[in-house]
Amino acid sequence: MTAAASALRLRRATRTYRGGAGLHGVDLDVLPGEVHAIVGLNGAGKSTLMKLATGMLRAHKGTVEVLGCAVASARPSVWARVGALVEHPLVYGELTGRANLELAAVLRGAADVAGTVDAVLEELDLDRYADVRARRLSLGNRQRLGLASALQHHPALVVLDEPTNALDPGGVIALREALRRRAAAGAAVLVSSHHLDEVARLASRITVLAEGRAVGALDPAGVDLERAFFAMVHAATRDAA
Ligand SMILES: Nc1ncnc2c1ncn2[C@@H]1O[C@H](COP(=O)(O)OP(=O)(O)OP(=O)(O)O)[C@@H](O)[C@H]1O
Repeated sequence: MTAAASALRLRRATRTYRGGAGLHGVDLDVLPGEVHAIVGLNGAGKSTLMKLATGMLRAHKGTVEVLGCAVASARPSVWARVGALVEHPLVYGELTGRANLELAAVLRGAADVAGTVDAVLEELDLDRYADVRARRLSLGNRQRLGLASALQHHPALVVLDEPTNALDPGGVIALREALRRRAAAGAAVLVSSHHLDEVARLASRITVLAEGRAVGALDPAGVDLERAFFAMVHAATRDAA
């Protein structure tokens, strides 16, 4: 695998917090056309990895490259080709869902703002709420809005931290289909999740994180993923003790 092939590339990426927790020496690639899922228990380091991938945090050691550029020096034109939802959706509460999406589309230089927004509203089944102010939306619909903003410009790299958390089953299906379409069109998709079943349906590659380290891979088509997951996590925790 060449470096240029990865839309997201981490090498020995390390970010530690006071007390020593964080992410320790993680190597990771996300290739165009794949959905790569990160799974791990609470506190395993998933969000820290997502923040490194989106420039919200800087690595203390190692490297993080997005679309071939070091994260620290990536220009706005690079970030315009990334779509991310990490932590809270960046949504203006006083604006309607549609206005929020129009703003995001303009910032990313969309040629057809109205068409872009209409398409994603339909894709994520948000049409009914398009003209409601964002602060009045339910938690799940606000999350759909954040996802719509992350996906509407068909980014080359998608980074979503626990994207199904607040979604109802319809939202989970709509998101899964949207991500499959993006990957089929050549996007590189990174998602984190606690839900092994959901990840198995969506991902082409699954990396297990435990205590800030990448400790192995699960086969999305494998049987009894839960057992394999816990075996991997327990072995890593025992080895570290
Ligand atoms: N700002 C911080 N200061 C100190 N420690 C932190 C900070 N942020 C995260 N940590 C610690 O770093 C470790 C990894 O946290 P992180 O949020 O990346 O895990 P996670 O896998 O996303 O967890 P969850 O599934 O609960 O969201 C945890 O032990 C956490 O307590």
